[in-house]
Amino acid sequence: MDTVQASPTPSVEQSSAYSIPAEAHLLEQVIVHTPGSEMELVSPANREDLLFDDILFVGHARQEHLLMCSVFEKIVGRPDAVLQIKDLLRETFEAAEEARHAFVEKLCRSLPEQNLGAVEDELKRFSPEELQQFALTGQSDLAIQAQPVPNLMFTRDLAAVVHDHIILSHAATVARTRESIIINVILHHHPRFAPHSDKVIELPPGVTFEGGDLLVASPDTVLIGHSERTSLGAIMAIAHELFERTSIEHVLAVDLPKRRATMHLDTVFTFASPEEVIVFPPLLETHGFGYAMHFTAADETGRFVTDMRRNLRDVLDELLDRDLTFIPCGGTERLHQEREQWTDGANVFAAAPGAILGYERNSRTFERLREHGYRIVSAESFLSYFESGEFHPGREKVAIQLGGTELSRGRGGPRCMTLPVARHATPSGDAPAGE
Ligand SMILES: NC(=O)NCCC[C@H](N)C(=O)O
Repeated sequence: MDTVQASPTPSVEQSSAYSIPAEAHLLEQVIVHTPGSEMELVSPANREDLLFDDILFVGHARQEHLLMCSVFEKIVGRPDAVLQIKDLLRETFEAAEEARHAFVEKLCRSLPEQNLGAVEDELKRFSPEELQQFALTGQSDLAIQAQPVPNLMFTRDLAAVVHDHIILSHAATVARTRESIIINVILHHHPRFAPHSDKVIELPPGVTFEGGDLLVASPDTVLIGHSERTSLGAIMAIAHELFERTSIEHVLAVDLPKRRATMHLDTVFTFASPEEVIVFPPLLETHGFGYAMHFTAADETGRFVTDMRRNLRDVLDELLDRDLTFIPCGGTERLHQEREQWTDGANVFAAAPGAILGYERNSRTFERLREHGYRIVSAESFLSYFESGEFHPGREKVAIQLGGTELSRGRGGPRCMTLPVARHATPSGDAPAGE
């Protein structure tokens, strides 16, 4: 660890709450949710409806999550690097009655079958704390209860930031619908985000989109998984908005098998640095798995042209101004690729170029990272090494292993558990890690 070099000070001035010019740049601020009482409500009877394959030991899951947050704080090195969504929600509800009413109204309208409209007036009279608790757990003193939102820990899926805009999710499942409402009211009413509500992109009714499907490959190109969770209609609506409002010129819709194991694009493809992708190999190798539909803006009238591409690797080669190195999740054998993809080996989170976190259990993926020049270190030893000093993300690549034995049972990895709202672009002239 003694050869880690200092990185230059970020050069990008921020005028908005949001700023993601591309994946894997230096993290500045991230929204997370450390699992709490809502997770205690997952039971053998409701777990499938709640999209859980198992029941988590919540105390351990919390410790694992808090350890992950400490690593982010160390890497970013500023006190407000990690924002807990639970706190943002309470502050939103405290800020104005209007925010509480907006939340309750959206809730009653979006899930009419749950009959919450019957207690709408009572919900509107809840204190900020009571409403926050109800939002997370579905519990209160009222006669009607709702389901908890244990998937809130996968904050990635709630929205996606592209440059200075943020696209709100439209959850594909009832289990996650309330999460979309939670992020919606935070972005429109929290004092930190409300001044930037003109940067919020809301999708038309009827389409579905979850943030884990969107990756910003470069300042002019985004990839969006056409997955179990994100519809083609949503991708077209996003392309339309991004072409109109940002410098994005290319949207690649990546076709994924519509099944749980590949529920979002980031379950099979994540950037470890701007030049390195951890990939589940069938996405690149298997005909019919991972073809891409390329959308480009055609004219001022909001139309675009589409081009069907059979091979994702080729189209990325054409569109990106850099060569990508693909690091196989699980190594070379298909059996281990599948085992480690199942436990989110391809779902790493890059807190800085070449400073990544993944679950320790995906040992063959880490072995590959070591071969690509990464120093492998546990989260605990990373923190103890830098206990009294600053970590300077720089030219040395580090892959941090998070125990994650409980967290991984929720079927999401470190990228799924993070919603970065701001990153710094690497200053020009400075070669990013990985070169
Ligand atoms: N981006 C992601 O892949 N998120 C993981 C979400 C896991 C959650 N249990 C779900 O099924 O939605």
